[in-house]
Amino acid sequence: MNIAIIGPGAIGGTMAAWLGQNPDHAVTVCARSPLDSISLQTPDGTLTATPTVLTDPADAIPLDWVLVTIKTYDIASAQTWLDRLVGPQTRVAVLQNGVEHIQRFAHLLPAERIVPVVVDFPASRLSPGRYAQGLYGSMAVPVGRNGDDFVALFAGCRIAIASDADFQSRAWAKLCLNCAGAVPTLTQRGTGAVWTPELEALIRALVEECAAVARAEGATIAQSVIESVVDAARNAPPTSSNSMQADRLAGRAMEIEARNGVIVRLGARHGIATPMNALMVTLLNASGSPWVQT
Ligand SMILES: NC(=O)C1=CN([C@@H]2O[C@H](COP(=O)(O)OP(=O)(O)OC[C@H]3O[C@@H](n4cnc5c(N)ncnc54)[C@H](OP(=O)(O)O)[C@@H]3O)[C@@H](O)[C@H]2O)C=CC1
Ligand SMILES: CC(C)(CO)C(=O)C(=O)O
Repeated sequence: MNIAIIGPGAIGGTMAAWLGQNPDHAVTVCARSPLDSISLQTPDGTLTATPTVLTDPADAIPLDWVLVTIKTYDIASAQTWLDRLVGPQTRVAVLQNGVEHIQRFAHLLPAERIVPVVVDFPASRLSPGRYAQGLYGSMAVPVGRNGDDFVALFAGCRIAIASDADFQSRAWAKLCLNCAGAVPTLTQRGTGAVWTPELEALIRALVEECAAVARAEGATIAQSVIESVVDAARNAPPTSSNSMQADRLAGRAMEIEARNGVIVRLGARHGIATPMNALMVTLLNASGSPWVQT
């Protein structure tokens, strides 16, 4: 398969490393800056890969698959890549957080070619081309031909990649985790060492608001999902991080709308109050780079 990855960040680099292990794949990384090679620290050792690297969309041609691994606030800048990479047969997998993978790209591509992907493992970019994947974790796609074909790309990969018959619930369950990530993004430290009943109440309220909106949207969220997010926050070590925390630390834009704003927006549509997520949106917008509100 000919596969392009737009965005060689934490997730894009991780994907390039894993897909690069399959000699049947030709992997192209679409980047803003040149890269020599890819090196990924996994829980069991280091993977290396030498994909083709393009920095000019004019050099791209239509391929079988495009994996979009840019942040949600950068989607507009990916259009020039998509214009060149997407032909009549191309499928576009969106590896992003949130619950609006298809809606975000619907103005650029036919919906039936967009494959939403829930990514459930922590990864970080150590330096350009150098990445670390903390856990093998999992990825989920909707059932159907697109999902099956996406799963097949990763034959032999240690990440548990599978289609999920209730993808909507899977994506909302992930958002339950991500909405709570607003707290360490603001405090810039893992919550475990500073755990208090008040902090637990705040994190629980964020997740319960998300779960209520999820259920109104038609997703199934068990109480155990809420408890596992609260438990993870209670036990989070001081050095734990998340991708929005990394953005704030680096002075980049943040996925505020995709991770907390969406809960407020969809909650309003259902008449569900979401004051804690609204508070996070306000504080994150006030704390981040002043030129971006995403
Ligand atoms: N990191 C994680 O552990 C997880 C992240 N996610 C989600 O995955 C998505 C990606 O996150 P993550 O990998 O952490 O993000 P990163 O910020 O690490 O990487 C984003 C990459 O996109 C590149 N980029 C942006 N615009 C363009 C463009 N127009 N052309 C080419 N490259 C571009 C950036 O370029 P440059 O190098 O120039 O900055 C950067 O390399 C997000 O939605 C995130 O929420 C989901 C699960 C876990
Ligand atoms: C690491 C993980 C899985 C949970 O916070 C994540 O989704 C992120 O960092 O964006």
